[in-house]
Amino acid sequence: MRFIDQVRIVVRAGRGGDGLVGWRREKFVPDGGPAGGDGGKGGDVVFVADDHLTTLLDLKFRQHFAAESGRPGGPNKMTGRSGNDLRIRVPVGTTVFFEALAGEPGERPPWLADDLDEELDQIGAIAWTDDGTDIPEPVRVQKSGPIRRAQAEKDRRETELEPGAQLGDLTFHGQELVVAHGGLGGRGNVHFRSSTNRAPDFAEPGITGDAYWLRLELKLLADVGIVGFPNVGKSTFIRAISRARPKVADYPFTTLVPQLGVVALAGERSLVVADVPGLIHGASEGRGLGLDFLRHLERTRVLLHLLSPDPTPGRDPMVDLKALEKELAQYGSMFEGRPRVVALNKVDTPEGQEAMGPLRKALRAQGIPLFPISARTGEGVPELLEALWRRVDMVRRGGVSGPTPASQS
Ligand SMILES: Nc1nc2c(ncn2[C@@H]2O[C@H](COP(=O)(O)OP(=O)(O)OP(=O)(O)O)[C@@H](O)[C@H]2O)c(=O)[nH]1
Ligand SMILES: [Mg+2]
Repeated sequence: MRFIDQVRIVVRAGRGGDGLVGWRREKFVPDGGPAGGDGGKGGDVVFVADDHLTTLLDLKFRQHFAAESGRPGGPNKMTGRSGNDLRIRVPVGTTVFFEALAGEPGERPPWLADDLDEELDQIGAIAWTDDGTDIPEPVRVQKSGPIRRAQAEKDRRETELEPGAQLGDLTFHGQELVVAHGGLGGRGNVHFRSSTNRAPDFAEPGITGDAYWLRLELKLLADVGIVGFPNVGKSTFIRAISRARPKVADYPFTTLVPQLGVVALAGERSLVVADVPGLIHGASEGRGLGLDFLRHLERTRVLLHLLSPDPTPGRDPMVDLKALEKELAQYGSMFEGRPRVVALNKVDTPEGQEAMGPLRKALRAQGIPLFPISARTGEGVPELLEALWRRVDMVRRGGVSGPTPASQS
Protein backbone atom coordinates (compact mmCIF):
# COMPACT_ATOMS: atom_id res chain seq x y z
CA MET A 1 0.00 0.00 0.00
CA ARG A 2 1.22 3.48 -0.84
CA PHE A 3 0.53 6.67 1.00
CA ILE A 4 -0.54 9.38 -1.37
CA ASP A 5 -0.80 13.10 -0.84
CA GLN A 6 -2.77 14.96 -3.47
CA VAL A 7 -4.04 18.42 -4.22
CA ARG A 8 -6.05 20.13 -6.97
CA ILE A 9 -5.03 23.58 -8.12
CA VAL A 10 -5.76 26.04 -10.92
CA VAL A 11 -2.81 27.39 -12.86
CA ARG A 12 -3.17 30.33 -15.21
CA ALA A 13 -0.38 31.39 -17.49
CA GLY A 14 -0.22 35.07 -18.42
CA ARG A 15 -2.12 36.50 -21.39
CA GLY A 16 -0.10 37.95 -24.22
CA GLY A 17 -0.11 41.74 -24.39
CA ASP A 18 -2.08 43.37 -27.21
CA GLY A 19 -0.38 44.96 -30.14
CA LEU A 20 -0.71 48.74 -30.23
CA VAL A 21 -2.32 50.90 -32.85
CA GLY A 22 -0.01 53.91 -32.82
CA TRP A 23 1.44 56.51 -35.18
CA ARG A 24 4.78 58.13 -35.63
CA ARG A 25 4.60 61.66 -34.42
CA GLU A 26 7.67 63.55 -35.41
CA LYS A 27 8.18 67.21 -36.03
CA PHE A 28 8.05 68.07 -39.72
CA VAL A 29 6.64 64.62 -40.62
CA PRO A 30 2.99 65.22 -41.39
CA ASP A 31 1.96 61.61 -42.01
CA GLY A 32 4.16 59.55 -39.72
CA GLY A 33 2.79 56.11 -40.55
CA PRO A 34 2.09 53.22 -38.16
CA ALA A 35 4.40 52.82 -35.17
CA GLY A 36 2.44 50.68 -32.67
CA GLY A 37 4.65 48.07 -30.99
CA ASP A 38 4.03 44.41 -30.18
CA GLY A 39 2.56 43.09 -26.96
CA GLY A 40 4.82 41.15 -24.61
CA LYS A 41 4.47 37.42 -24.02
CA GLY A 42 2.53 36.19 -21.00
CA GLY A 43 4.45 34.45 -18.23
CA ASP A 44 4.51 30.65 -17.95
CA VAL A 45 3.60 28.67 -14.87
CA VAL A 46 6.56 26.48 -14.01
CA PHE A 47 6.92 23.79 -11.35
CA VAL A 48 10.35 23.50 -9.81
CA ALA A 49 11.24 20.36 -7.85
CA ASP A 50 12.69 21.15 -4.46
CA ASP A 51 13.98 18.51 -2.10
CA HIS A 52 13.42 20.71 0.94
CA LEU A 53 9.70 20.16 0.54
CA THR A 54 8.22 16.86 1.62
CA THR A 55 4.49 17.34 1.16
CA LEU A 56 1.98 19.22 -0.98
CA LEU A 57 0.68 21.04 2.06
CA ASP A 58 1.64 24.57 0.93
CA LEU A 59 -0.44 24.21 -2.22
CA LYS A 60 -3.50 23.22 -0.23
CA PHE A 61 -3.69 26.59 1.41
CA ARG A 62 -3.57 28.52 -1.84
CA GLN A 63 -5.26 26.90 -4.79
CA HIS A 64 -5.04 29.56 -7.51
CA PHE A 65 -1.81 30.38 -9.21
CA ALA A 66 -1.51 32.94 -11.99
CA ALA A 67 1.54 34.13 -13.90
CA GLU A 68 1.80 37.74 -14.99
CA SER A 69 0.36 38.89 -18.31
CA GLY A 70 2.44 40.55 -21.00
CA ARG A 71 2.23 44.34 -21.30
CA PRO A 72 0.66 45.89 -24.40
CA GLY A 73 2.88 47.22 -27.14
CA GLY A 74 4.13 50.76 -26.77
CA PRO A 75 4.51 53.74 -29.09
CA ASN A 76 7.58 54.11 -31.30
CA LYS A 77 7.50 50.37 -32.10
CA MET A 78 8.33 49.46 -28.55
CA THR A 79 7.55 45.89 -27.53
CA GLY A 80 5.66 45.53 -24.27
CA ARG A 81 7.40 43.86 -21.36
CA SER A 82 6.86 40.09 -21.06
CA GLY A 83 5.03 38.81 -18.00
CA ASN A 84 7.16 37.15 -15.35
CA ASP A 85 6.94 33.39 -15.11
CA LEU A 86 5.38 32.06 -11.96
CA ARG A 87 7.64 29.48 -10.39
CA ILE A 88 6.01 27.12 -7.91
CA ARG A 89 8.12 24.89 -5.71
CA VAL A 90 6.90 21.31 -5.39
CA PRO A 91 8.45 18.33 -3.64
CA VAL A 92 10.68 15.96 -5.58
CA GLY A 93 8.49 13.00 -6.51
CA THR A 94 5.46 15.06 -7.53
CA THR A 95 3.46 13.82 -10.53
CA VAL A 96 1.25 16.28 -12.39
CA PHE A 97 -2.04 15.37 -14.01
CA PHE A 98 -4.35 17.43 -16.20
CA GLU A 99 -7.91 17.56 -14.86
CA ALA A 100 -9.87 20.13 -16.87
CA LEU A 101 -9.66 23.44 -18.66
CA ALA A 102 -10.22 26.36 -16.34
CA GLY A 103 -12.55 29.08 -17.61
CA GLU A 104 -11.00 32.38 -18.51
CA PRO A 105 -11.73 35.11 -16.01
CA GLY A 106 -13.32 38.04 -17.91
CA GLU A 107 -12.50 36.57 -21.28
CA ARG A 108 -14.16 39.24 -23.39
CA PRO A 109 -14.80 42.76 -22.29
CA PRO A 110 -18.52 43.47 -21.85
CA TRP A 111 -18.32 46.69 -23.85
CA LEU A 112 -17.63 44.77 -27.02
CA ALA A 113 -20.91 45.00 -28.96
CA ASP A 114 -22.19 41.85 -30.66
CA ASP A 115 -22.89 43.40 -34.05
CA LEU A 116 -19.43 44.91 -34.25
CA ASP A 117 -18.19 41.49 -33.35
CA GLU A 118 -20.04 39.84 -36.23
CA GLU A 119 -18.95 42.41 -38.71
CA LEU A 120 -15.33 42.02 -37.85
CA ASP A 121 -15.66 38.26 -37.76
CA GLN A 122 -15.91 38.41 -41.55
CA ILE A 123 -12.37 39.66 -41.65
CA GLY A 124 -10.89 37.65 -38.84
CA ALA A 125 -11.34 37.11 -35.14
CA ILE A 126 -11.72 40.32 -33.31
CA ALA A 127 -10.52 41.51 -29.99
CA TRP A 128 -9.51 44.77 -28.45
CA THR A 129 -6.49 46.72 -27.48
CA ASP A 130 -5.49 48.86 -24.58
CA ASP A 131 -3.31 51.66 -25.85
CA GLY A 132 -3.82 53.85 -22.86
CA THR A 133 -6.73 55.82 -24.27
CA ASP A 134 -10.30 55.52 -23.09
CA ILE A 135 -11.69 54.39 -26.41
CA PRO A 136 -10.91 50.76 -27.14
CA GLU A 137 -9.53 50.18 -30.60
CA PRO A 138 -10.82 47.12 -32.40
CA VAL A 139 -8.00 44.88 -33.43
CA ARG A 140 -7.91 41.88 -35.74
CA VAL A 141 -6.04 38.68 -35.80
CA GLN A 142 -4.43 38.30 -39.18
CA LYS A 143 -5.31 35.28 -41.27
CA SER A 144 -1.81 33.90 -40.86
CA GLY A 145 1.16 34.71 -38.74
CA PRO A 146 2.54 33.86 -35.32
CA ILE A 147 -0.67 34.53 -33.40
CA ARG A 148 -2.71 32.24 -35.63
CA ARG A 149 -0.08 29.53 -35.32
CA ALA A 150 0.20 29.93 -31.55
CA GLN A 151 -3.58 29.82 -31.20
CA ALA A 152 -3.79 26.71 -33.38
CA GLU A 153 -1.07 25.09 -31.29
CA LYS A 154 -2.92 25.96 -28.09
CA ASP A 155 -6.21 24.61 -29.48
CA ARG A 156 -4.49 21.41 -30.51
CA ARG A 157 -2.94 21.01 -27.06
CA GLU A 158 -6.30 21.52 -25.44
CA THR A 159 -8.18 19.01 -27.60
CA GLU A 160 -5.49 16.42 -27.02
CA LEU A 161 -5.56 16.78 -23.26
CA GLU A 162 -7.59 14.01 -21.70
CA PRO A 163 -8.74 14.44 -18.12
CA GLY A 164 -6.32 12.43 -16.03
CA ALA A 165 -3.50 12.71 -18.55
CA GLN A 166 -0.10 12.87 -16.95
CA LEU A 167 1.71 16.12 -17.80
CA GLY A 168 4.94 15.22 -16.14
CA ASP A 169 6.90 13.87 -13.27
CA LEU A 170 9.38 15.81 -11.16
CA THR A 171 12.07 13.41 -10.11
CA PHE A 172 15.18 15.39 -9.15
CA HIS A 173 16.04 18.56 -7.30
CA GLY A 174 15.97 21.62 -9.56
CA GLN A 175 14.00 19.93 -12.34
CA GLU A 176 11.54 22.28 -14.03
CA LEU A 177 8.27 21.55 -15.77
CA VAL A 178 6.29 24.18 -17.66
CA VAL A 179 2.68 23.28 -16.88
CA ALA A 180 0.95 26.26 -18.48
CA HIS A 181 2.31 28.28 -21.38
CA GLY A 182 1.92 32.03 -21.49
CA GLY A 183 0.08 33.53 -24.47
CA LEU A 184 1.90 35.20 -27.32
CA GLY A 185 1.73 38.97 -27.59
CA GLY A 186 -0.10 40.49 -30.56
CA ARG A 187 1.70 42.44 -33.27
CA GLY A 188 1.41 46.19 -33.37
CA ASN A 189 0.10 48.02 -36.41
CA VAL A 190 3.66 48.79 -37.50
CA HIS A 191 3.67 45.31 -39.05
CA PHE A 192 0.63 45.81 -41.21
CA ARG A 193 1.58 48.61 -43.49
CA SER A 194 1.30 47.55 -47.09
CA SER A 195 1.16 49.10 -50.53
CA THR A 196 -2.62 49.08 -50.30
CA ASN A 197 -2.92 50.15 -46.70
CA ARG A 198 -0.39 52.76 -45.65
CA ALA A 199 -2.20 53.52 -42.44
CA PRO A 200 -3.41 50.25 -40.88
CA ASP A 201 -5.68 51.19 -38.02
CA PHE A 202 -5.62 47.74 -36.41
CA ALA A 203 -3.26 45.56 -34.48
CA GLU A 204 -3.44 42.04 -33.08
CA PRO A 205 -4.64 41.10 -29.63
CA GLY A 206 -2.47 38.87 -27.50
CA ILE A 207 -3.77 35.40 -26.84
CA THR A 208 -4.74 33.99 -23.50
CA GLY A 209 -2.38 31.75 -21.59
CA ASP A 210 -3.15 28.14 -20.72
CA ALA A 211 -5.52 27.83 -17.79
CA TYR A 212 -5.81 24.36 -16.31
CA TRP A 213 -7.09 22.50 -13.34
CA LEU A 214 -4.30 20.20 -12.29
CA ARG A 215 -4.05 17.39 -9.83
CA LEU A 216 -0.74 16.88 -8.13
CA GLU A 217 0.12 13.61 -6.56
CA LEU A 218 2.97 12.72 -4.26
CA LYS A 219 3.81 9.34 -2.84
CA LEU A 220 4.65 9.94 0.74
CA LEU A 221 7.04 8.32 3.06
CA ALA A 222 5.51 8.68 6.47
CA ASP A 223 7.85 10.45 8.84
CA VAL A 224 6.19 9.19 11.96
CA GLY A 225 4.40 5.90 12.45
CA ILE A 226 2.14 5.67 15.44
CA VAL A 227 2.50 2.37 17.23
CA GLY A 228 -0.23 1.61 19.68
CA PHE A 229 -2.77 -0.85 20.89
CA PRO A 230 -6.33 -0.50 19.65
CA ASN A 231 -8.34 2.30 21.20
CA VAL A 232 -5.42 4.29 22.64
CA GLY A 233 -6.43 7.35 20.59
CA LYS A 234 -4.24 7.19 17.50
CA SER A 235 -6.96 8.42 15.16
CA THR A 236 -7.99 11.12 17.61
CA PHE A 237 -4.39 12.28 17.69
CA ILE A 238 -4.17 12.42 13.88
CA ARG A 239 -7.37 14.46 13.80
CA ALA A 240 -5.98 16.85 16.38
CA ILE A 241 -2.78 17.57 14.48
CA SER A 242 -3.85 17.50 10.83
CA ARG A 243 -6.75 17.85 8.43
CA ALA A 244 -7.07 14.10 8.14
CA ARG A 245 -10.42 12.79 9.37
CA PRO A 246 -10.14 9.13 10.30
CA LYS A 247 -13.05 7.67 12.19
CA VAL A 248 -12.82 7.70 15.97
CA ALA A 249 -14.84 5.36 18.16
CA ASP A 250 -14.62 3.84 21.58
CA TYR A 251 -14.13 0.32 20.36
CA PRO A 252 -10.95 -1.36 19.18
CA PHE A 253 -10.02 -1.82 15.50
CA THR A 254 -11.95 1.19 14.32
CA THR A 255 -9.16 1.95 11.90
CA LEU A 256 -8.55 -0.79 9.36
CA VAL A 257 -6.40 0.99 6.77
CA PRO A 258 -3.53 3.33 7.56
CA GLN A 259 -4.47 6.99 7.72
CA LEU A 260 -2.06 9.76 6.94
CA GLY A 261 -2.00 13.19 8.46
CA VAL A 262 0.12 16.00 7.09
CA VAL A 263 1.07 18.27 9.96
CA ALA A 264 2.07 21.90 9.45
CA LEU A 265 4.63 23.26 11.88
CA ALA A 266 5.82 26.84 12.11
CA GLY A 267 8.55 27.86 9.69
CA GLU A 268 7.57 25.88 6.57
CA ARG A 269 8.13 22.58 8.32
CA SER A 270 5.83 19.66 7.81
CA LEU A 271 5.56 16.16 9.15
CA VAL A 272 3.73 13.18 7.77
CA VAL A 273 2.20 11.06 10.50
CA ALA A 274 0.69 7.65 9.80
CA ASP A 275 -2.03 6.23 11.98
CA VAL A 276 -1.42 2.55 11.61
CA PRO A 277 -4.27 0.30 12.66
CA GLY A 278 -3.98 -1.07 16.16
CA LEU A 279 -1.23 -3.50 16.88
CA ILE A 280 -2.02 -6.54 18.97
CA HIS A 281 -0.07 -9.30 20.60
CA GLY A 282 1.10 -11.76 18.04
CA ALA A 283 0.99 -9.26 15.19
CA SER A 284 4.49 -10.30 14.15
CA GLU A 285 3.13 -13.81 13.60
CA GLY A 286 0.37 -12.44 11.45
CA ARG A 287 -2.31 -12.20 14.08
CA GLY A 288 -5.04 -9.65 13.60
CA LEU A 289 -4.09 -7.48 10.67
CA GLY A 290 -0.60 -7.70 12.10
CA LEU A 291 1.93 -8.16 9.34
CA ASP A 292 0.38 -5.49 7.14
CA PHE A 293 0.70 -2.93 9.88
CA LEU A 294 4.25 -3.81 10.66
CA ARG A 295 5.01 -3.48 6.97
CA HIS A 296 3.59 0.05 7.02
CA LEU A 297 5.66 0.94 10.02
CA GLU A 298 8.74 -0.23 8.21
CA ARG A 299 8.44 2.76 5.94
CA THR A 300 8.47 5.37 8.66
CA ARG A 301 11.39 7.40 9.95
CA VAL A 302 10.44 7.70 13.59
CA LEU A 303 8.15 5.61 15.77
CA LEU A 304 5.71 7.15 18.18
CA HIS A 305 4.62 4.81 20.90
CA LEU A 306 1.19 5.94 21.93
CA LEU A 307 0.07 4.56 25.26
CA SER A 308 -3.14 5.09 27.14
CA PRO A 309 -4.25 4.43 30.69
CA ASP A 310 -7.41 2.58 29.74
CA PRO A 311 -8.24 0.34 32.65
CA THR A 312 -8.79 -2.79 30.61
CA PRO A 313 -7.42 -6.01 32.11
CA GLY A 314 -3.75 -6.42 31.37
CA ARG A 315 -3.44 -2.95 29.90
CA ASP A 316 -0.86 -1.31 32.08
CA PRO A 317 0.90 1.23 29.85
CA MET A 318 4.38 -0.05 30.70
CA VAL A 319 3.31 -3.60 29.89
CA ASP A 320 1.85 -2.33 26.63
CA LEU A 321 5.11 -0.65 25.74
CA LYS A 322 7.10 -3.80 26.35
CA ALA A 323 4.65 -5.83 24.31
CA LEU A 324 4.86 -3.38 21.43
CA GLU A 325 8.63 -3.46 21.45
CA LYS A 326 8.55 -7.24 21.52
CA GLU A 327 6.36 -7.34 18.42
CA LEU A 328 8.67 -4.96 16.62
CA ALA A 329 11.77 -6.95 17.55
CA GLN A 330 10.17 -10.21 16.43
CA TYR A 331 9.20 -8.75 13.10
CA GLY A 332 12.78 -7.97 12.23
CA SER A 333 15.85 -5.95 12.92
CA MET A 334 14.82 -2.94 10.82
CA PHE A 335 13.42 -1.09 13.79
CA GLU A 336 16.63 -1.29 15.78
CA GLY A 337 18.14 2.13 16.13
CA ARG A 338 15.10 3.86 14.71
CA PRO A 339 14.27 6.85 16.91
CA ARG A 340 11.28 6.43 19.18
CA VAL A 341 9.18 8.78 21.18
CA VAL A 342 6.88 7.62 23.96
CA ALA A 343 3.68 9.50 24.73
CA LEU A 344 0.91 8.82 27.18
CA ASN A 345 -2.48 9.86 25.84
CA LYS A 346 -5.70 10.75 27.68
CA VAL A 347 -4.03 12.66 30.51
CA ASP A 348 -7.20 14.77 30.67
CA THR A 349 -8.79 11.84 32.54
CA PRO A 350 -8.21 10.91 36.19
CA GLU A 351 -6.81 7.56 35.05
CA GLY A 352 -4.36 9.38 32.85
CA GLN A 353 -3.23 11.61 35.66
CA GLU A 354 -2.74 8.57 37.84
CA ALA A 355 -0.77 6.61 35.27
CA MET A 356 1.58 9.49 34.45
CA GLY A 357 3.82 9.44 37.55
CA PRO A 358 4.69 5.72 37.69
CA LEU A 359 5.14 5.51 33.91
CA ARG A 360 7.43 8.52 33.81
CA LYS A 361 9.52 7.02 36.61
CA ALA A 362 9.79 3.62 34.95
CA LEU A 363 10.82 5.20 31.66
CA ARG A 364 13.31 7.56 33.24
CA ALA A 365 15.11 4.52 34.64
CA GLN A 366 15.77 3.57 31.00
CA GLY A 367 16.65 7.11 29.95
CA ILE A 368 13.44 7.57 27.96
CA PRO A 369 11.47 10.81 28.32
CA LEU A 370 7.68 10.68 28.49
CA PHE A 371 5.38 13.08 26.67
CA PRO A 372 2.02 13.28 28.42
CA ILE A 373 -0.69 14.45 26.02
CA SER A 374 -4.39 14.69 25.54
CA ALA A 375 -5.44 14.24 21.94
CA ARG A 376 -8.84 15.43 23.06
CA THR A 377 -7.84 18.77 24.63
CA GLY A 378 -4.56 19.31 22.79
CA GLU A 379 -2.59 19.50 26.00
CA GLY A 380 1.07 18.57 25.52
CA VAL A 381 0.60 18.07 21.76
CA PRO A 382 2.83 20.97 20.54
CA GLU A 383 5.72 19.74 22.70
CA LEU A 384 5.31 16.23 21.35
CA LEU A 385 5.26 17.45 17.73
CA GLU A 386 8.47 19.43 18.26
CA ALA A 387 10.14 16.37 19.77
CA LEU A 388 9.02 14.28 16.79
CA TRP A 389 10.25 16.95 14.41
CA ARG A 390 13.74 17.01 15.92
CA ARG A 391 14.10 13.28 15.42
CA VAL A 392 12.55 13.24 11.94
CA ASP A 393 14.83 16.06 10.88
CA MET A 394 17.82 14.12 12.15
CA VAL A 395 16.85 11.05 10.10
CA ARG A 396 16.10 13.13 7.00
CA ARG A 397 19.56 14.64 7.24
CA GLY A 398 20.97 11.16 7.41
CA GLY A 399 22.08 11.40 11.02
CA VAL A 400 20.32 8.26 12.12
CA SER A 401 19.46 5.11 10.24
CA GLY A 402 16.06 5.52 8.67
CA PRO A 403 14.13 3.20 6.44
CA THR A 404 16.20 1.74 3.65
CA PRO A 405 15.61 3.10 0.13
CA ALA A 406 14.25 -0.27 -0.92
CA SER A 407 11.37 0.09 1.48
CA GLN A 408 10.50 3.64 0.42
CA SER A 409 8.31 2.71 -2.52
N1 LIG B 1 -10.57 11.41 27.40
C1 LIG B 1 -9.92 11.18 26.26
N2 LIG B 1 -10.40 10.28 25.37
C2 LIG B 1 -9.72 10.06 24.24
C3 LIG B 1 -8.51 10.77 23.96
N3 LIG B 1 -8.05 10.34 22.76
C4 LIG B 1 -8.93 9.42 22.30
N4 LIG B 1 -9.95 9.25 23.20
C5 LIG B 1 -11.09 8.33 23.05
O1 LIG B 1 -10.62 7.01 22.96
C6 LIG B 1 -11.42 6.24 22.05
C7 LIG B 1 -10.56 5.59 20.96
O2 LIG B 1 -10.03 6.62 20.14
P1 LIG B 1 -9.48 6.34 18.66
O3 LIG B 1 -8.83 7.59 18.22
O4 LIG B 1 -10.54 5.77 17.80
O5 LIG B 1 -8.40 5.22 18.98
P2 LIG B 1 -7.51 4.39 17.95
O6 LIG B 1 -6.22 4.16 18.63
O7 LIG B 1 -7.46 5.05 16.63
O8 LIG B 1 -8.31 3.05 17.90
P3 LIG B 1 -8.32 1.90 16.76
O9 LIG B 1 -8.44 2.56 15.41
O10 LIG B 1 -9.50 1.08 17.07
O11 LIG B 1 -7.03 1.16 16.90
C8 LIG B 1 -12.45 7.19 21.51
O12 LIG B 1 -13.63 7.05 22.25
C9 LIG B 1 -11.83 8.55 21.76
O13 LIG B 1 -12.80 9.58 21.88
C10 LIG B 1 -8.02 11.72 24.94
O14 LIG B 1 -6.99 12.37 24.80
N5 LIG B 1 -8.78 11.87 26.07
MG1 LIG C 1 -8.09 4.41 14.86
